[in-house]
Amino acid sequence: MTAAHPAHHDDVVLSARNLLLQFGGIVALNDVSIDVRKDELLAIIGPNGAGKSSLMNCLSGFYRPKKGDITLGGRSVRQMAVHEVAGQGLARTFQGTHIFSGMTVVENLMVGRHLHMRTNLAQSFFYFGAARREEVAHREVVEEIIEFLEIEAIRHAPVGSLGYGLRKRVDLGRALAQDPRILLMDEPMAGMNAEEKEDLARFILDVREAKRIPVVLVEHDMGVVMDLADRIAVLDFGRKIAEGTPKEIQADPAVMKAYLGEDGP
Ligand SMILES: Nc1ncnc2c1ncn2[C@@H]1O[C@H](COP(=O)(O)OP(=O)(O)OP(=O)(O)O)[C@@H](O)[C@H]1O
Repeated sequence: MTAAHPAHHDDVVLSARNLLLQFGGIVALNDVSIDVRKDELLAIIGPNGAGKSSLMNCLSGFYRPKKGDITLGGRSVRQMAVHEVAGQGLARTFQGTHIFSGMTVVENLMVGRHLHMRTNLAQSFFYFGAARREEVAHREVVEEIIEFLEIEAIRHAPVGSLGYGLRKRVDLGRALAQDPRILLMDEPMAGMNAEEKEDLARFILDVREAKRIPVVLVEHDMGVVMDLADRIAVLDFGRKIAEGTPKEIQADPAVMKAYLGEDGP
């Protein structure tokens, strides 16, 4: 039985229902629904312009869909400001790198902790001891992430001095420092060589397996997607045309048609 509104299962962390997003006459998302379950890596794929980035931007509260709803941990994202969505446990990495290149690795990760810092600058002036203790606690979390991502040797290096692969790893660290309940990654492998891809893939798998944080991944590299994903959702012209395991998706005629086009071989 297929229901238009499937029951909300306990293991669903993030849920989008019947999203409609338009840019003028362009329908970027048309009645798109997805569920992200606990402990899974869900990949979102589709040809150029299919709506993948639009969907990520809706999930993170950056775009407001015209219709539909998104719930994160049972709460509606629609009414939340972007920083509130982050406060509810959604972290994301972006295309390219969104880290501060003049700052060191540790400093960038501390920026990720900022969300959890209680004392602001004015308070820390008056309550120096409390602020100091809080900083030490955050530093411990950051050190744990540094160890997890195997970047101990570069912890004090300015991020701008690092190669692209390492910078992306620091960006992942910054997102993890938010202590997220779900992680969204938008084309993390773009611009990487094979070795860098392999490295990052290993850490993405560890995020799900060791840290038990579900991951939503938009990625063009099909090899990476088929290797990493537990499930795949396929978008084409703003619609979800398929959803299933990598095996099911590889055998789906509608997916092949979308990728090869009507005039494909
Ligand atoms: N800010 C915007 N203003 C106008 N149109 C937009 C905007 N963002 C996306 N679109 C349009 O919405 C559709 C979906 O775009 P989107 O970027 O979500 O696709 P995508 O699957 O991420 O593509 P790509 O793989 O090329 O990154 C496209 O037709 C695109 O031109």
